[in-house]
Amino acid sequence: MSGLAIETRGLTRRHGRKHALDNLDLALPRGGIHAIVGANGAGKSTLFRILLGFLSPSGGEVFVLGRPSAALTPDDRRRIGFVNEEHTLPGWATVAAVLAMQRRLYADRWDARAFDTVIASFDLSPAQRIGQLSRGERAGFNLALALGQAPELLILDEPTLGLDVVARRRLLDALIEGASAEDRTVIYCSHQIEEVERLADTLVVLERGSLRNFSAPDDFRERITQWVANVPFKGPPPDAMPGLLQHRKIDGVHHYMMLDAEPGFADFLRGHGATSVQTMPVPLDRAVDAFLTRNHAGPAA
Ligand SMILES: Nc1ncnc2c1ncn2[C@@H]1O[C@H](COP(=O)(O)OP(=O)(O)OP(=O)(O)O)[C@@H](O)[C@H]1O
Repeated sequence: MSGLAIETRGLTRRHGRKHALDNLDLALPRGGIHAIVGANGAGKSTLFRILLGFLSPSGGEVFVLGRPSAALTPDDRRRIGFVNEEHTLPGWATVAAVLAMQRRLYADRWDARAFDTVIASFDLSPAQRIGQLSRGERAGFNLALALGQAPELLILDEPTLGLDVVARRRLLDALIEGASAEDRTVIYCSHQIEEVERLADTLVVLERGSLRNFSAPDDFRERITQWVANVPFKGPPPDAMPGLLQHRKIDGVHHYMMLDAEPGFADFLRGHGATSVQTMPVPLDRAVDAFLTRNHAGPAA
């Protein structure tokens, strides 16, 4: 059995001239929580849709739980849970009917405790129709159903969008518990970096369909440092500073956000006239922000 939950080799998906995924090589081990982050349009949902066999690649190979994604059997699919931000349950069906159907489908593995833990945060009545639920209630119900299925692989596309703080915290607790107790693999994409920081064992950063980081979140955070320097005038030219992510001048003081700063960077700044140089770590959300800002689409300068 492959030790990988997911493997892609040279995975490419084009839409016209646009590359949603561009020659992506990704290997996610079994077990643990893997977070995928990236700007809007980076290719996260496209990746998930290909993993689940909803979309075919333009090129490359994809393996899910050791099997090519296009050849997943019905039995393989029962081991995979998926929740997306659209929460696509039939609006006309009642909560009770959907729950009964899910319990029947997964009778051999139904985890009532996981379902009850998540659903307890929401005040749903069995007779309510899905279409009458609030956005957050629908999100919670979907997640509870997916966890009840006790999947070996759980793929979540922005699962906590619309949840209040308490429901969100309870859901994250349930995910962490499921991933450690059940030896489950969770692959999760979110723009909520504080969530990623709490949950993830691995931080995958996608940029324009390509892999830009694969490491523990802390290792990524440590690659990015902030430097505050008193440098007269303009300071060193940006093209002399490889790894420069952001530069701001505040009250005459230069603030540089650097990726993989060279060990001699402080001396480099002093060599350009800096009278004082301070360096400091940055929290994960600022590190991700600085990293993604560099190549983010934006108005022409
Ligand atoms: N059917 C399609 N036709 C044309 N372009 C598409 C189609 N589907 C996706 N794309 C493009 O592919 C790129 C990747 O889209 P995708 O939905 O995977 O991004 P994402 O990382 O999930 O973004 P977000 O964070 O906004 O949800 C985007 O530039 C999008 O415009």
